[in-house]
Amino acid sequence: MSQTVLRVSHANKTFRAFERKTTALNGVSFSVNAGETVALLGASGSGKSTLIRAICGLEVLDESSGNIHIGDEEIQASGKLSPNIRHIRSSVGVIFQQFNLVNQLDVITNVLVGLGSKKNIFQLLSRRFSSEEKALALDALEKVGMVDYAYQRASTLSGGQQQRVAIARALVKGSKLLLADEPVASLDPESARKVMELMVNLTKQFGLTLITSLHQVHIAKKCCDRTIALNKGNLVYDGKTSDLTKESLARLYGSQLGDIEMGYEETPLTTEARPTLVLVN
Ligand SMILES: Nc1ncnc2c1ncn2[C@@H]1O[C@H](COP(=O)(O)OP(=O)(O)OP(=O)(O)O)[C@@H](O)[C@H]1O
Repeated sequence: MSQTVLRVSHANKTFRAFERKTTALNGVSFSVNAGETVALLGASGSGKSTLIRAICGLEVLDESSGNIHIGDEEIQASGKLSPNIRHIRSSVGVIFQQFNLVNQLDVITNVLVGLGSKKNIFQLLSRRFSSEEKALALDALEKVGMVDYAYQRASTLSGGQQQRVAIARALVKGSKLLLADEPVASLDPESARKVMELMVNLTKQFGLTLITSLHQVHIAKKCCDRTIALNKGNLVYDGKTSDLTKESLARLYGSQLGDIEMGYEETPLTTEARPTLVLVN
């Protein structure tokens, strides 16, 4: 029987800003088994980032919510974070669009920061790492094809290279679950495809589980077996990515469907907040 890595049960999230109330998540429930590659799709504002942030405990859900578990450990329940959250979070690799690298530090130190939760702030700032830890980091960099850049400043790397370093950092943590929030949105189409393929290959090679929000439907189709789709905070599709039809995507993206360019895989993605969606069928 497959092992359940993530369980989200009745996730609700309402944001209140001034007079405005936004329902970002509305009764979202699903579970993910070990080894799955899951794309999180949905129009801009549908709740993808909120869900990823809630899973890693960066967003506290409403009191009316159920709970979120990673493995056997509870991340949050009924609007309260687990007191153990820092420890649990250390077992999850999180990759954001903006890579979260410290530009002034070299690549190897950025990877070693992945061991952060096991160190105090003084050890981190003074870069006190053992030779075993450095060997671990170099090994992870080797796996993502970045070992030659180990002592180069992160600021000198391209977007795709920075993303590889972010993956190495997740590997060095020994994460079993990788969460990625639009990890390739700011990359050109060729780099985006390569970085996603690398992420998925590493996921499969090391028996990890990947959940990634994506704006590029064709990349989801190539890289992720399963898709979970949100529409205005509601879960509206959970199934095989290959079963997504033009009609279901039209329902999913609603008025944003106009941003989907049918069949032009090479169309450059915009780096603006709302990237162009590229649908290849
Ligand atoms: N901190 C916040 N305060 C108020 N509203 C918020 C906040 N964060 C998100 N929202 C709102 O919640 C809804 C869901 O936002 P979220 O960022 O999760 O969507 P998304 O699907 O990730 O969008 P995108 O694809 O554009 O990144 C949006 O309407 C957004 O404006």
